This record gives sequence, structure tokens and C-alpha cells, in this order.
Amino acid sequence: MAIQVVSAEFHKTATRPDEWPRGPVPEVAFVGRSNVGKSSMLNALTRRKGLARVSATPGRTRALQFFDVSFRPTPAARPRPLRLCDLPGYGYAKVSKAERDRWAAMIEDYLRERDVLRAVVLIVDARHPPTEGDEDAAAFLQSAGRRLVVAATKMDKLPKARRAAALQAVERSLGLGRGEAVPFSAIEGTGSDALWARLAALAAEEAPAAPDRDAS
Ligand SMILES: Nc1nc2c(ncn2[C@@H]2O[C@H](COP(=O)(O)OP(=O)(O)OP(=O)(O)O)[C@@H](O)[C@H]2O)c(=O)[nH]1
Ligand SMILES: [Mg+2]
Repeated sequence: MAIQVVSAEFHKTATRPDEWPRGPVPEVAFVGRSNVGKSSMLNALTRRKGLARVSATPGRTRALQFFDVSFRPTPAARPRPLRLCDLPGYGYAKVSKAERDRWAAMIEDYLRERDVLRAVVLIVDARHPPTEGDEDAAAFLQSAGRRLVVAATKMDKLPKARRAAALQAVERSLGLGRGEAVPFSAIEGTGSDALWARLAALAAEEAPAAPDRDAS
């Protein structure tokens, strides 16, 4: 059954931890290489075309962008809050190494430390084998103890007859089981319901056992 998005709006931009939104709202983040389609996926999921900025120029998203969403898992259910975080892409070559290092540190701090983060969607391009950056990101997220959902996007660019094989190639190379990766296309509008079902379930779960940050 399709999830109903009640509202979706931009909340804020952050480059430093003290700027991350406060409060106990469960959060899901979107990571992937520059230009893979992170912002487009966020717009497709929220069914709000201009919510996150989509650009033909890679490297457009340069800070963490937080969005507040309210959704009903079923038509009769009460709306639930969820926060989405659109992250800058990795692997963007046209900035200085110093700037790339700064982005990487900003993203890694967030992915490691963020206590309300329930799941991370790793977005890969369905047309190509995962890049070294994709593999590094998957390994990093696993080592950080994050729940990972892999989505293979731009499915529309593949002929229908090749889509299943492409999805399996993604799953194999990232060490996932059959049926674990979610096929997606922001252009065709496919994959949203399947991805929502996964995210809604993860958002409802307890936060994963996080490194000992509440010990004091
Ligand atoms: N054909 C097709 N094109 C897509 C899809 N998703 C995104 N695109 C295109 O890919 C380009 C990049 O999309 P964005 O959503 O801005 O990608 P991003 O990952 O947020 O990019 P950065 O923020 O720069 O890292 C744009 O030209 C989009 O129109 C898709 O599912 N299918
Ligand atoms: Mg973007």
C-alpha cells in the first residue's frame, strides 16, 4: 500500500554539528556519488518536484540539507514525522583537495555521530558497477553500524530487458542478497513505494545501538 506524504518542507542547511536540527525526530540520510540522483530521489519520494535542488552540474549540494516530512504509513494511520538529510556527493573532482577533505569530514562526522539517524540510503547508478567510492561508502556505513538501504537509480536509462540483471550486478558487487537493492527511477516515478516501505519500517524501529555517546 502506498504511503501518503502529508507534508514536506525544507528545514535547514548545516555544515557544523551544532547546526544539526535538534529533537527526537527519526532521520534518514541519502548518500551517493556526485550527480547520481540523490536530490531527485528525495523529490520523488516526497512528491515535491522542487524541494531539493536538482542540477545538471555535479557538486551542487555542498552542505547537509535537512527536510521535514510528515507521512501516513496507511490511510487510517496518524501522520508520523521523519526528517530527511540530503548529503553532498562524493567523488566530485572539480574542487580542491582541501575542500573535498572538508566535505568528507563533514559527511563522516554526521554519519558516525548523528544519534537520530535510523537508516542511510546509499544510491548507486543502476547502469554501472558500483564505483570505488560506492564500495568505500558501504564499508564505512557498515563499520559505523548504520542500517543501509541500497537504491539503484536511473533505471529508466536501461532497456527493460536489462534491468533485473543490472540490479543483481549491484547486489552482488556490494555483497547484498537477492532482492535487497531497491530499483528506482526519478524520471519514471518508480521505486518510491518500495523505498518508502523500507524507510517507514526502519524509522519505526529503535535507533541502532550507537557508540557510547550518552554515557555521561
Ligand atoms: N534519467 C534519469 N536521470 C536522473 C534520475 N535521477 C536524477 N537524474 C538526473 O541526474 C542529474 C543529477 O541529479 P541530482 O538529483 O541533482 O543528483 P545529486 O546526486 O543530488 O547531485 P549532487 O547534489 O550534485 O551530488 C540531473 O540531471 C537529474 O535530472 C533518474 O532516475 N533518471
Ligand atoms: Mg544533490
